Amino acid sequence: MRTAYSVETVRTAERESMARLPEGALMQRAAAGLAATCAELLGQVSGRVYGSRVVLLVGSGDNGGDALYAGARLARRGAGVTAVPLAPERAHAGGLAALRRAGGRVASPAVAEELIERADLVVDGIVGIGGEGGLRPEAVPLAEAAGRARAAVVAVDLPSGVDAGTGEVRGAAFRADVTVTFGAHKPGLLIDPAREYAGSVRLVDIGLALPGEPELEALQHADVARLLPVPGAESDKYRRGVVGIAAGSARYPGAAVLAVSGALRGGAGAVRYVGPAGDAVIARFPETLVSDQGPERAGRVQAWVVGPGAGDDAETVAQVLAAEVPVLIDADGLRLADAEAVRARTAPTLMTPHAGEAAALLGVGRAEVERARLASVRELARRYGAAVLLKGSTTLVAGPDGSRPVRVNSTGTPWLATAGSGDVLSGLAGSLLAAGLPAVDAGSVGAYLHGLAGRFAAAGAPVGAHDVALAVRRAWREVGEVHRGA
Ligand SMILES: NC(=O)C1=CN([C@@H]2O[C@H](COP(=O)(O)OP(=O)(O)OC[C@H]3O[C@@H](n4cnc5c(N)ncnc54)[C@H](O)[C@@H]3O)[C@@H](O)[C@H]2O)[C@@H](O)CC1
Ligand SMILES: Nc1ncnc2c1ncn2[C@@H]1O[C@H](COP(=O)(O)OP(=O)(O)O)[C@@H](O)[C@H]1O
Ligand SMILES: [K+]
Repeated sequence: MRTAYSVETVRTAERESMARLPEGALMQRAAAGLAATCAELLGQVSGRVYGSRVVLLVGSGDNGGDALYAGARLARRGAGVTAVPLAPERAHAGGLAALRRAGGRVASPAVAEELIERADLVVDGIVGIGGEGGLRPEAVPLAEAAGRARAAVVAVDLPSGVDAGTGEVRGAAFRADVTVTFGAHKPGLLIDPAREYAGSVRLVDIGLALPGEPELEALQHADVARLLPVPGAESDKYRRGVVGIAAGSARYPGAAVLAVSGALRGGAGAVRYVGPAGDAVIARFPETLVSDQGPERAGRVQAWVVGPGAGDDAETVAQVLAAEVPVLIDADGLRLADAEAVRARTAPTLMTPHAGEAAALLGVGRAEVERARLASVRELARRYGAAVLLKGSTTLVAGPDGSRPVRVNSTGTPWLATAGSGDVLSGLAGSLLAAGLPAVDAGSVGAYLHGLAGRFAAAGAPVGAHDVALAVRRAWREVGEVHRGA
């Protein structure tokens, strides 16, 4: 499991470590890790460390201190290192002295853009977890210059300008090729839009003992493998779980077909379809049990999926919500579901909105949800007393009370932004619910497999939702393979 901890938790752990360790030890560990990554990148950009040109952009806190000590290490290996302190009188004094002793230079911000233009490597040590608000105006041209330059950009702990705790980016921020972060991932490094600014993220272990629960957790192959429902010798189709799909309408029969296609690959022993698109479903998937009598009279299921392509069929949604089995609500179902009926449910509920649907439920604009995904998913979960999976470039899954940790999925690809791929996900996650997974696990395992399937199906070219459904089996096998090898 990959985890991310809040800034407060990291600060607490830092204080505890500092009390035990000699002064400056943590910063030296951070600087050593940072310098190692810088040296590796310089090797890629200019072939060697010796003789390369490195610019350190240095803020007035410890983030700048890390950059200065790392710069000193690079200078000792023969790099030409120039530090640009943005507020020279407040820059980390020990770090500046170390850099000078190692042969590094210090330059005025007036020449920073010129230096950046000629550099092989730019180190962004302006702000880390102490940053408040966006980048200050004087740093904005430097972020722009670094963006234009041919130099590799390494961010120290976080790209300056992004919000460490939430992933929000207000205004300009540094765009890094690599972010070297210390002690723990910060939530902003795993959530868009900030995640995109961070490039690839490397975690340097500085020996922090992190107290309490993480803010975020991201399943990895081995975690998913442990959660996948696998039939045993005594299994039959009913014991494996039956998933009911109440989806599609005369206008949108395809949503029913796609939700069923996901459900057939999610581990349930049987898929029951209820709705007006039975002919289309049967034509494509003859193994489906089809009924047009409504959810109440459809026969037993262990979980329902309701909403994809449902149009205005509020009655079907109400019948599904009254069932005492886990329910996944997606798409039109989110709009049609009565909030009181959702809150009154005793069996697990999983809601799967995209940002637009989440915004409508919260009564805010879509941009507001995309800007603040973590707060939005928690707020929805609290309001509805349901697990919520917020889809998009970063998919987040919160438990019913919105408490910690929230799951974050990073297997996806922007190629998944294609009509109907959400229907495949709802069928897949609903099938996992029917197979017995708790709502948060069903959502996060479903998103994990769906994201991987999207990557396999796309492989660098456009895909349709149907291709994604076909690739779910490959994703499942690949995840299972790692587990067997482990
Ligand atoms: N947490 C830890 O355990 C460790 C932290 N270290 C480093 O220390 C950093 C935190 O250091 P600090 O607490 O000194 O804080 P920072 O260095 O992140 O930032 C604080 C300084 O930046 C200024 N500032 C705040 N917002 C700004 C903005 N928007 N634009 C420009 N300047 C701004 C403040 O006036 C203050 O001087 C971490 O990010 C990490 O790089 C490491 O040295 C190793 C250990
Ligand atoms: N930029 C993106 N990067 C990664 N995944 C994305 C991106 N945009 C959308 N997705 C994923 O694609 C799927 C789209 O679902 P949804 O918006 O419900 O589409 P539809 O309603 O057409 O089925 C979701 O799983 C979502 O997480
Ligand atoms: K930084």
